[in-house]
Amino acid sequence: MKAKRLSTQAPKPQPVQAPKSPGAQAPRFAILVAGGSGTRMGADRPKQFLLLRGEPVLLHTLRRFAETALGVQEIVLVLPADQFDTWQGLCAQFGINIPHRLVTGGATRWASVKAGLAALSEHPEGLVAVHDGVRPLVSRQVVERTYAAAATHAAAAAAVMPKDSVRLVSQHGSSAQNRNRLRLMQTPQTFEIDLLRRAYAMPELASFTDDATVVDDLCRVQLVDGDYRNLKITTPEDLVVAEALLGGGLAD
Ligand SMILES: Nc1ccn([C@@H]2O[C@H](COP(=O)(O)OP(=O)(O)OP(=O)(O)O)[C@@H](O)[C@H]2O)c(=O)n1
Ligand SMILES: C[C@](O)(CO)[C@H](O)COP(=O)(O)O
Repeated sequence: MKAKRLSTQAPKPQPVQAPKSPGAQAPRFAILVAGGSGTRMGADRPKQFLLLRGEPVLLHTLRRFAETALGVQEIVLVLPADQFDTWQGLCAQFGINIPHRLVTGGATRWASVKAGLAALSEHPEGLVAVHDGVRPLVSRQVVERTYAAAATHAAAAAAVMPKDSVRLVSQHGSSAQNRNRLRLMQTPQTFEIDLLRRAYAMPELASFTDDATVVDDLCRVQLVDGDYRNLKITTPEDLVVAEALLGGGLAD
């Protein structure tokens, strides 16, 4: 049997891998996307400006996010190009003094997020939460969960389980699905900023419906518990539900 040669040389020093930052100190940023036109709402103005308990939906979202996202350094607010005056008028009318940077959105949510991200180009690192401007009932717990999970996993998104039975329809009919294996995606969806930049540097695909789908090819997205109250104002009945949740003190 061939004897194993023992090396008399000292082992070559290996480069020390810096432990992955737990992210507790990572700077936090937020992009609130409100660049849509609200076609499904069918109102006389984009739904982010409709009143909810007497105040614009977007003001609720901005205030909640500023209050709940502990230590957020900068909030970027993405608006349609023709709605800057509207928003500035609302800021004056409602005395909005939460610091935020305004950015012009694009034709799709993807383009609006990309524009928001470009406004944070001076920040090489940190965590960025992307949140729909029309999810005004997001809670501190959900926001914190996504930042905390992104600090550990680089990519995190809020999600809830479907409450209804789910079927997949096809030309042959429909088949029942195991809803335990399905999740309904919410926002915030929170990422290491460099990862999100790399994801949004790639071309837009028709299959992109949220930020998780944009990041999927680069990194596994960690799902965290969202909240059924974190609804997206999409159609008229959503406003009624949001009013009720706020009025009933159920939206804290
Ligand atoms: N070009 C777009 C489209 C959407 N959004 C934002 O993405 C979020 C989720 O989109 P959605 O609910 O679909 O909003 P709208 O596009 O406004 O609604 P609709 O699809 O009914 O027209 C909203 O806060 C919306 O303002 C955006 O910033 N830019
Ligand atoms: C990002 C989102 O809110 C997650 O549920 C959702 O995908 C937005 O989709 P929409 O088609 O713009 O309503």
